Amino acid sequence: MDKYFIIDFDSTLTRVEAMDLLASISLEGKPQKEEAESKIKELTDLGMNGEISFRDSLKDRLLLLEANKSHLPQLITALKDQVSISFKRNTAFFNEYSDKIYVISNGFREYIEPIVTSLGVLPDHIFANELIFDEKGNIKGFDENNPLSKDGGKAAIIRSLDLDGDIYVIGDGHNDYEIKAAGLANKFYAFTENISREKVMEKADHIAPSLDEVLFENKINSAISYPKNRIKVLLLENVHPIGVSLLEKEGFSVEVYPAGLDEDELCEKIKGISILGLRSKTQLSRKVIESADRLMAVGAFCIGTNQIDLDACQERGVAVFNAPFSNTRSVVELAIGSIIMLIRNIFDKSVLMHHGKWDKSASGSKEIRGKKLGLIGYGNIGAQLSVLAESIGMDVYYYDTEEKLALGNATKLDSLEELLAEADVVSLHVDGRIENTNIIGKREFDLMKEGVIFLNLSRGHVVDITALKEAITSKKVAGSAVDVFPVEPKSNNDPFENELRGLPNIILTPHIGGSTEEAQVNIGQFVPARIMDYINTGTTTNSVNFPNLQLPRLQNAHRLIHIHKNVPGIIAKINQLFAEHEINIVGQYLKTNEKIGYVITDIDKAYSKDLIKALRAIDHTIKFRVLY
Ligand SMILES: NC(=O)C1=CN([C@@H]2O[C@H](COP(=O)(O)OP(=O)(O)OC[C@H]3O[C@@H](n4cnc5c(N)ncnc54)[C@H](O)[C@@H]3O)[C@@H](O)[C@H]2O)C=CC1
Ligand SMILES: O=C(O)C(=O)COP(=O)(O)O
Repeated sequence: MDKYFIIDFDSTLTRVEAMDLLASISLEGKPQKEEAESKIKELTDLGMNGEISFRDSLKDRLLLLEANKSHLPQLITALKDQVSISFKRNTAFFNEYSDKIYVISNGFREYIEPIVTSLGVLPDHIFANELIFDEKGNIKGFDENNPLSKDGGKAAIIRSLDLDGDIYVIGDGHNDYEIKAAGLANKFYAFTENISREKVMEKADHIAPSLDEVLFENKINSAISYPKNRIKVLLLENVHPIGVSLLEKEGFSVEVYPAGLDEDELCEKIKGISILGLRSKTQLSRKVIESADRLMAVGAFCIGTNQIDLDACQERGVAVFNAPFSNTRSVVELAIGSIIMLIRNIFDKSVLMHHGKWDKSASGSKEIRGKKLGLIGYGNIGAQLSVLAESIGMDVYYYDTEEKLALGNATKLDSLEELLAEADVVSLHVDGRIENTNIIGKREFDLMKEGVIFLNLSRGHVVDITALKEAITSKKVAGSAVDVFPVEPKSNNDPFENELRGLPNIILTPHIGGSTEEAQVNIGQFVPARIMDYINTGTTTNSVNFPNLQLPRLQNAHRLIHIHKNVPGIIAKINQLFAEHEINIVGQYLKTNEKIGYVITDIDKAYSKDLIKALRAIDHTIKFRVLY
C-alpha cells in the first residue's frame, strides 16, 4: 500500500507562522506595529486551536497586515532561513518521495511555493490560498472560492485528490487534525518541533517532535540514525535548568527529578533510560547498571565520580563524563572563607550575639597571614587553593600521592606525616576513591599541631568522624569546617544526623562546596556538551572511563562505533569483515584502555544489514551503534 504524506506549512515545515513574519516586515516603522502583531498572534492561535473559524482568523489577520506585494521577496528570503531543522536535514526524503508528498496549507501560495519547491516538493502537489492585490499591489483579500479559505478546506482538498493509499498528516494545527476527523487520514502526527499545542496533541495519533520521528515510525531512512526524542534522559538531584534545556533543545526526551534515588528506586527508574545525569549523592552501583537496558552515557554533573561504579559502566559500554573543573573555584573560595572564619572563631561569636551576648576579646583569634596551610591532595582544587591562599599571605605546604608541580612558593612534602606535623591549617582535597576511606583518623589527628584548624570539603568517608569529634572535644582541633559526610540526606526534606552537631567552632555545611550559581551554570553547560558530542559523533573527550578520542564531524559517510573487551585480535576481525563485504574505509580511529577497545570506522555510504549483524556478532563485543 502506498503511503502519502500531507504536510502543513506554517510552524510545521517552517519554524514560524509566515503571517507573523509578514506582519513584522509590512508594519515595520508603523506606530500600530506592536499592537497589530500581538493581535495577529492571538488570532493565529485561536484559529489553530479551533476556537474561531479559520476563515475569520485569516480575514482578520490579513486586514491587520497592511501588506503589499513588494514585501513578499523579503518574506520569502526570511522564510528560507526558517525551514524547520528536521525538514532541512531530510531533503533526501523529499526527493525520494516527491510523488507521495503534498503540502496543504491555509497560508498563501505566493510565498509557500518558492520555499517548498526548493525542498523538492512538486508544484502541483502544493495546495494553498491565493492573495488578491489591488492596483497598487496592496493585499486586499484572498480568493474566496479557494476551498482552503473555508473551514474544512484541507479535508476537501484531500477528498478531491482521491489518493489510493494510506494517508499520514503531519501538522501542528487543529485544521490538520480535521483531515483525520473527517475520516480521510490513517494517522495524524502532531508536529511539535516548533510549537506544542495541547489541544492538538490531545487529538493526535502520534506526537512527532521531528520529521525524523515520522520517518522512523514509517521505516523510512532519515538523515539521523535514531530520532533524538526516542533517547530518554533522566536527570537527578536538581541539575541546573540550563543543563536541562540544552538536552531538551537537542531533542532528547528529558525527565527531571529533584532529589537523589536509592538503589532499588534507581533500578526501576533506569529502565529505558539512555542518558543518566546525577550529582554526588546518587550511588550508581553495579546492580543499577546491570538493571539498565538502554544506558549509553552517564553525566556526573559534578567533579567527583566515586559514587559511580566506573568499572561496571565500562564493562557495559557506558561512557561516563563529569565536569572536572567547573566548580573548582567555588570550593576554593569556601575553603578560604572558612579558614578566616574559623581562625577568628567568628561563627560561635556570631551565635552568641544572636543570643544577646557581647564577647569582645582577641583571645584565640588570629590572622591567617604567615600561617602554614597544609594541603592533602594537590589536584585541581588543592592547587588553586594553594595559589589563592598564598596570595593572602599563607605559607603553603602540600602532600600528594602523585608527583605534582609546586605552584608559586608552595612546598612539596614527601609524606602525610610531615605535613600533619607542619601545618597550622590542614585542608583535605583528595579524590573519593575507596582506598581513601578514613585516611584521617585518630593517628593522624594525634600527629597534628595543638589548636590546628581542620577542613574537609572533599568526600565524607575520608575522615573518621568519631576521631574528629574527639579531636575537637579535646581541643586538639581548634576549629573545623566540614562540608561532606559519610552519610548525607537524600534531599532537603530529610534530616541531617551526625555526631559533629553542636560542637564548638565547627562550621557544618550541607555539601555546598560546589553549589554556587556560577559553578552550576558552568556544569550545566559543560556536561551536556560532552554527552551530545558522544551521542552525535562518538567523541569521548573528558570521559572518565572510556579511552579519550576526539573525532572529526561525520561527512557523507556512516560511522560504525564498536566497543569491545580489550582482547587481542578484535580490530583484525572488524577489518576482515569490512574486506569481505567490500567496504571502503574512509577513516578509522582506535583507542584502548586496560579494559575496553573503542574503534570508530567511517565507511562509504553503502553497507548491508549482514555487515552490521556480523559486526555485532564478533566475540567480546560490548556495544555497537551506527551514526549517519
Ligand atoms: N564539597 C564539594 O561540594 C566538592 C567536593 N569536591 C571534591 O574535592 C576533591 C578534590 O577535587 P579535585 O581537586 O577536583 O580532584 P583532583 O582529582 O583534581 O585532585 C585530587 C588529588 O588528590 C590526590 N590524592 C588522592 N589520594 C590521595 C591521598 N591519599 N593522599 C594525598 N593525595 C591524594 C590525587 O593524586 C590528586 O592530585 C574530590 O574528592 C572532589 O570530589 C569537588 C567539588 C565540590
Ligand atoms: O563536584 C563534586 O564532586 C561535589 O562534591 C559537588 O557535588 P554536588 O554537585 O554538589 O552534589
